[in-house]
Formats: sequence, structure tokens, C-alpha cells
Amino acid sequence: MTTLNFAKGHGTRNDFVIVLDREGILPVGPDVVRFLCDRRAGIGGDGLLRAVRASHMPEWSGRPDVWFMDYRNADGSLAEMCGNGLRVFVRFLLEEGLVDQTPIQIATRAGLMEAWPLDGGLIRISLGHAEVAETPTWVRHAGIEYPATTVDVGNPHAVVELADLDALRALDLGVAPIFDPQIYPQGVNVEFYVARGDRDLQMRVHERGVGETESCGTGIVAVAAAQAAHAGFRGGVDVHVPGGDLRVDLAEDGVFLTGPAVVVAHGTVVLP
Ligand SMILES: N[C@@H](CCC[C@H](N)C(=O)O)C(=O)O
Repeated sequence: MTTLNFAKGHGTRNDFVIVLDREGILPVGPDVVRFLCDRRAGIGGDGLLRAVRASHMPEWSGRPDVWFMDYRNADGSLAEMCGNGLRVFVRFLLEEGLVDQTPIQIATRAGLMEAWPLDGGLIRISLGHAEVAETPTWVRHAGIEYPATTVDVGNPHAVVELADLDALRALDLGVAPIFDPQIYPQGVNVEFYVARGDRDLQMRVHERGVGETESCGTGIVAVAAAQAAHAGFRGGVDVHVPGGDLRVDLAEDGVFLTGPAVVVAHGTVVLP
């Protein structure tokens, strides 16, 4: 019988199974990830966060003395970055006494990120630079073709602006949006948003490798960056998602995301 110790956490209800694997030796291939993230047969989560010492990740060539966030989607696929996951990952490391200095540096497939624990259960993270593409693309959903903006936040996003909140509420994101596979050969996260004000956005998301989730940190940064590029500003943007409220800062030196992160359970699971 193979057992695994796990924790469970979420950031604005984007939820994750977390495993500590200092030496990168645990058997967490795609089948095990799908099992752990299964809400009926497993623990349940939108993704898995595996904490590995960076020196044990062959794909990492940066600082060896930090933790690497190995993120997997619920369908077992790899993703480069996860904004809510990064805050939950940091919360887990803090609670386990595995990090102390601030800013906390975390290695990811999208590079070295930093995190600052704040009062009120919040964590601020850096997410590098959000690159807004100039060439427009499209997204089709429920028979409608929408103009979309591509934003790279380490992982790929297609951002669609809708006219009003009724249109946002009416979307059936149980159905996956269709996108241009030439633009997104590795798939894409699709965000729909409404600007309640220039710096006050409401968003829903269909995540690559997961489906509709209640929040997506990189998606939140993507809609803020797309809105800022269209309206021509920098600075703070509030983004509301079904799972809660987050703050994006679009600064000269990169993008930052602030929001809550909690660990809610610890346990042991028997692997099939
Ligand atoms: N929920 C995440 C994003 C997770 C990865 C994404 N599904 C992808 O495949 O790129 C977030 O909070 O950013």
C-alpha cells in the first residue's frame, strides 16, 4: 500500500492538493495527479502543488537553494505558472516552517518569483511581466465569435471583454470555449470580463486542463493587463471573481498580485 501525506488549500476558492517532496522522488505522474484532484474518488482540487527543492528539478538552472513549485492541472498536464497556487504554496511553506526570509523566493517554470506575506491573511506575489500581444485573435463560445487579446503571464491567456454583467453571468462555461490552435498550440486559459470601471473588473474563467474555476490568479493579471493596455494606464486594478476579490498592481518593474491564501486540511491518502 502506497500512502502520501498531503495538505489542501485554496486561494479565492481556486483549490489545490499540496504535497511536500523535498527530493523530488514521489510518484506523482499524470494518473496520480488526476486521482488526487478527483472530487469524488480522490481528495479534490483544481490542481496539484508539489514542493521540491529546486536542486532536484532537472529543468531548473537557477538558484538551487529555493523551493520549486511544480504545478499540475487537475487533468494531469503541466502548466508554467499558477498565481493562486503560488500564494497557497507560500502559505504552506510558511506554516510548515520551511521558509523565513522575506521576500520569499520561489522557483517556477516561468522563472523565479517573490512573495511577501501581509496582514489579514493576504500574500502579495510577483509574476514577472504580463505581455499583451498586439495582434488580435478570437474565441468562439455558444455560437458567438468574440474578439480576444492574447496575454502571456508565463502561461497563455485569451482575454475577451463583454459589454455587461448579464452577458458574463449568462455564459455556460461548462462548455469549453474554442480558440485558434495555431495561436495556442499548447491550449489556453480563456477569461471573460466586464469593466465595471477602468480599474474595477469582474471576471470568469475557463482554465486549460481544468474547466471553469472560481478564480485564476494569472487570468486575473491577464485581464488587468489587457484592460490597462486598451485604456492606457498603469497602477492598481481590482478584479472580482466568483471566488473572491484580488488586487493587481501593474508596475514598471513587473506585475504583482495580492490575495488570500489558506491551508484548510492535512491528511494521508492511499494511492490506488
Ligand atoms: N489557477 C491558476 C492557473 C493554473 C494553470 C492554468 N490552468 C494553465 O494551464 O495555464 C492561477 O491561479 O493562475
